[in-house]
Amino acid sequence: MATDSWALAVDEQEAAAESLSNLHLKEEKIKPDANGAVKTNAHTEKTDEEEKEDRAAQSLLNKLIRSNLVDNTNQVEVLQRDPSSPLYSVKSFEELRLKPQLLQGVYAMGFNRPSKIQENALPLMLAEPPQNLIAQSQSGTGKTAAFVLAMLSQVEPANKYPQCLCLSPTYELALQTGKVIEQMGKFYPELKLAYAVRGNKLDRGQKVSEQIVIGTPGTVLDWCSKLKFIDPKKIKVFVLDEADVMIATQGHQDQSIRIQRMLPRNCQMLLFSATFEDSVWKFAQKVVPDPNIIKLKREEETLDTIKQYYVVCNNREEKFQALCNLYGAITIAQAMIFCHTRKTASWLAAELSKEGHQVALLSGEMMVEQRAAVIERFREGKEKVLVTTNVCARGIDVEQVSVVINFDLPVDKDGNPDNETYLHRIGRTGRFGKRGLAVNMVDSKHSMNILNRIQEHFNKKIERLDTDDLDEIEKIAN
Ligand SMILES: Nc1ncnc2c1ncn2[C@@H]1O[C@H](COP(=O)(O)OP(=O)(O)OP(=O)(O)O)[C@@H](O)[C@H]1O
Repeated sequence: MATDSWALAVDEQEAAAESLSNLHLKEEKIKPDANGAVKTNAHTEKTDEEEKEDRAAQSLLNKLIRSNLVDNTNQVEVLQRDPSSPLYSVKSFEELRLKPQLLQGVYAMGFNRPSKIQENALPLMLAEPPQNLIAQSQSGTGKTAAFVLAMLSQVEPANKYPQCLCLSPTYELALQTGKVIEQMGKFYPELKLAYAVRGNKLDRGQKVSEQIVIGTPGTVLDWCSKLKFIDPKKIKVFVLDEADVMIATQGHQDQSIRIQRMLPRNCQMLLFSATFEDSVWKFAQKVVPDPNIIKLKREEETLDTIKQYYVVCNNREEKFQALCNLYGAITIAQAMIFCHTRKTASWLAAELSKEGHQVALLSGEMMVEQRAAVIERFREGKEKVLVTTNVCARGIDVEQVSVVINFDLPVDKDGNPDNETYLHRIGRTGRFGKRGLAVNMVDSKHSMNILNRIQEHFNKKIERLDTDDLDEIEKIAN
């Protein structure tokens, strides 16, 4: 991107970041407590709605940038409701004895064999009688495809009323799932899909004739109760997708439970989530009686193959200079640089751009589609540096990154070190046995304290690096 357009982007972004930085200034006046912790709730405390939007946007972003399964070698844990029945997993779609049109749909999508989570979830979901299921596995592991197959297997296209009901946290996520249903069900010409989302109006007294309804909890609840567009007693499969995103809003949780209460006892209940914190688990148990449970363990991220350093600077200009020195001394294929605020991120991106670097900026106020396009370009190598804030970059996999720079160290909402995020950021380098490099910029006593606590947490020494010493930098690259 040319410098001019950067300047423009920076202007826009500074304006957007203003409120954030004002709060940030306030926060700087707060003194660390005895443990060195600083309370920074002021700028990070979010309303339910904002939190939901973040999580929903993240989830959508992941869907948009993904064209195939996330690579993983994780273990699957299965807890069966009836432990005496044999544990059954499938290695091929044929073994599931799917209806031919459905098998055709699966192959037309380019799926050759079930993913890890599908191997275990599909036999349970397609069993006779159908089983209830709570399934957790990280995003991109094939959950959506799994429950879409379950819905399509149960539906009777000849019956012109809703038989499968799927709840999504947002309109955009509902559309994404709808697309999968349409693709997978494309060899069922008589199969129709309705979207129960705000703005989709039906006439009073009308009945939905589509066999599958996908929507957001509020509208689905209205359609089932107040407006009576759907007869909930005829639903055979109920899916609650993205439960972790869903519960970020109190309203959605209650609405989902109220919908579930209207369904027949023998309706199959399925719940999916990428994470499984306590709140999700409690909610899952309320919505899915007698569940089978499947969990895909997260891949253990490790810091063993990553060389970690820190550089001491006095301010952001010095941090920038240190970064330039690094670039001057070693060849960096692709780097991700993390900043605490949007304002710093856009400033840094502009500075790097002036130095002639091809820079991409991922920023919070971008539309999800724009963010997906930025990530795609970076993946294709069109830009070599990606500057981002944490909110934007969580959960994004870019495999070819060789260097990660923490322009600002990750802290949680209370100002304590965010070890999980640290591991996650750094874990982007050094994948698949490659050696990665991570450089942390430290510019105050407080950030040194954060760094020390990160070292203690991982019981791993982070070496100091003098970026004015070219020989030293060259050594770390070897
Ligand atoms: N068996 C399979 N073989 C090949 N590709 C698959 C298979 N199952 C799913 N996919 C593809 O992998 C990608 C991720 O699948 P899917 O969207 O179902 O994952 P997910 O776990 O639901 O993710 P999220 O949590 O983001 O919703 C999609 O592009 C999907 O088309």
